[in-house]
Amino acid sequence: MVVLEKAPAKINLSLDVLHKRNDGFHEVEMVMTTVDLADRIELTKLSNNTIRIESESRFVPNDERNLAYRAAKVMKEHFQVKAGVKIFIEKNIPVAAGLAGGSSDAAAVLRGLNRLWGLRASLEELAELGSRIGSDVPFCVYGGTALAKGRGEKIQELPSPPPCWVVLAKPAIGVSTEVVYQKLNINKADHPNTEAMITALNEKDFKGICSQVSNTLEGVTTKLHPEVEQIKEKMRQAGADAVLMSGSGPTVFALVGQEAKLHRIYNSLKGFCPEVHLVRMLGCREKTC
Ligand SMILES: C[C@@](CO)(OP(=O)(O)O)[C@H](O)COP(=O)(O)OP(=O)(O)OC[C@H]1O[C@@H](n2ccc(N)nc2=O)[C@H](O)[C@@H]1O
Ligand SMILES: Nc1ncnc2c1ncn2[C@@H]1O[C@H](COP(=O)(O)OP(=O)(O)O)[C@@H](O)[C@H]1O
Repeated sequence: MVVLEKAPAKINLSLDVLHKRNDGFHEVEMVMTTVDLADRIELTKLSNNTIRIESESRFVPNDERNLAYRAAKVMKEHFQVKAGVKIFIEKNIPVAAGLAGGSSDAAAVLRGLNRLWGLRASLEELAELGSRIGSDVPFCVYGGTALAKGRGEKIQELPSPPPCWVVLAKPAIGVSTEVVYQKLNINKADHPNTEAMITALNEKDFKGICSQVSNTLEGVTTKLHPEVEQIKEKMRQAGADAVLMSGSGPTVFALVGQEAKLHRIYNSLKGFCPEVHLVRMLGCREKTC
């Protein structure tokens, strides 16, 4: 038996870091949404008691360091499953990019194994298991558009943004999320108005959303990698309605309301960035739109 799951990338429309906690993590408030750039996960039942990872991508580990492996291990242990699984990952989301590719793969494995092994766990249970793997996994279990609080694991569903285009551009550098959080000086950083972003989403106000995009981590990554600001400037000059770094970066996204502007923005970046993707927001959770 084979189960297929899509694992979409996320962008952070806003990302606020409130304070550092005693457990070393940071308290955050993030408005997140999924886009239609996705990895594809194929799960095949194995009769022996093993978890096997396969991928054609050279950037993805094929052992217990893979977040998809860790998701399968958590499921096996929690539900005391004796069977094994082969996990094939078709990698389309850039790695270490601020797009939660690994977290989304892990979330897809949680959803997929729930089906493959007939476990009937709720999304809430899967999100709780996901929080043991990484802070972004619970959001990825649900997908759609949400406010994420705590260290990222407390999820409240939000209305989907009005349809628009998203241009994703990733420079040829990788960023460590841990290092970016470590280097952040919360008192000197920019902070978004999360309430105003939520109001704009509730009112389906595209201009309002564009005026509220903001990311507390952006200044840290930009200082380490000035390419981030150069990409933002190119996007602005080409007519993007809003530009922001996603997560800890280094991927920058542009929100674009009119299709006519899209190709100009895409072309202005193609020679500069090795990875540029033209995508749409997915907006709402699967099966609720
Ligand atoms: C910044 C964000 C924004 O969505 O995403 P990415 O840029 O990774 O996509 C997330 O907060 C990242 O989530 P995730 O990548 O799952 O982080 P984790 O594996 O849980 O943690 C990696 C490291 O980041 C730091 N960390 C993470 C989350 C958080 N709320 N506070 C932290 O301080 C910790 O040092 C931790 O050891
Ligand atoms: N399935 C996976 N896909 C991508 N990266 C993975 C995966 N499993 C583990 N990793 C590791 O996790 C790190 C962060 O990857 P990723 O989730 O793509 O970044 P980000 O959270 O910044 O979007 C990488 O260094 C990579 O080696």
